[in-house]
Amino acid sequence: MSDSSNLKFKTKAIIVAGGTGTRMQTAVPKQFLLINNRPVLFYTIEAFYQSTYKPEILLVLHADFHDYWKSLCVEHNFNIPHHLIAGGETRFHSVKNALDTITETDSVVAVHDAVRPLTDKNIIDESYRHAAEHGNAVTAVKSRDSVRQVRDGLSTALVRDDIYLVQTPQTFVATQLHQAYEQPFDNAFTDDASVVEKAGFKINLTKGDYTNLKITFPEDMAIAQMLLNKKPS
Ligand SMILES: Nc1ccn([C@@H]2O[C@H](COP(=O)(O)OP(=O)(O)OP(=O)(O)O)[C@@H](O)[C@H]2O)c(=O)n1
Ligand SMILES: C[C@](O)(CO)[C@H](O)COP(=O)(O)O
Repeated sequence: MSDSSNLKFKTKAIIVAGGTGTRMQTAVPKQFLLINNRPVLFYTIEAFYQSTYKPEILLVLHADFHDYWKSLCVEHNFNIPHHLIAGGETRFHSVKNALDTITETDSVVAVHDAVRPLTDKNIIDESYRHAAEHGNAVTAVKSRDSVRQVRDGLSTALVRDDIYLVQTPQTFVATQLHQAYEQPFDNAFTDDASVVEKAGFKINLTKGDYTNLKITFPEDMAIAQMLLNKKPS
């Protein structure tokens, strides 16, 4: 593993924040909820800003929230440079909207959930490095629990050591991501890896972290707050 910050690629980060947070059930979408009086999105953008590879940041937000976001940035004096892009109907469409603005083929592009504010700098850096060398890098952790599959009412034990839980960032050379996102939308697309895999590319996993939490349900906010407060600044 190299420490060089010269990847021979331009680095981009697509931070997808175009969702409405139906499972969180809050008045404002979860990416705007406050932790220690700061929106979740600030922590996520800061994590990428701190990366060794200094990516250009593309923030995807539903068009109805652009003015709200700009007012939050002014109110909190949040000055990290980024481009605002309109969100789409699903996560797939939000990623595609951002990708359409990336014209440089010599780029390596990380896609990251806005609601994963705890991602460590080392995970982001390794994702860029690995993707630059091998074409893609998808962050994942091994399952810590036993796993069973249920089919037709019958549950069967799976081999736990074969099971990885997938996180973000998911990072790809731009040519792979562009080719993959030319495919029509499919409900089976749950992340970028599933889109790129369907386009015929082999997916590489890189090491994530159990603390790289995605805020999805109300109880996740308390866990995220506790983990953020424990994180060295
Ligand atoms: N049309 C969409 C849907 C989702 N996302 C983003 O994709 C990430 C992961 O999605 P999820 O956690 O499912 O967020 P929501 O779609 O907001 O939540 P829910 O499924 O509970 O409605 C989030 O950062 C979300 O904002 C997006 O950019 N555009
Ligand atoms: C992209 C993702 O976070 C990887 O684990 C996940 O697939 C998002 O799923 P969701 O159903 O949109 O929350």
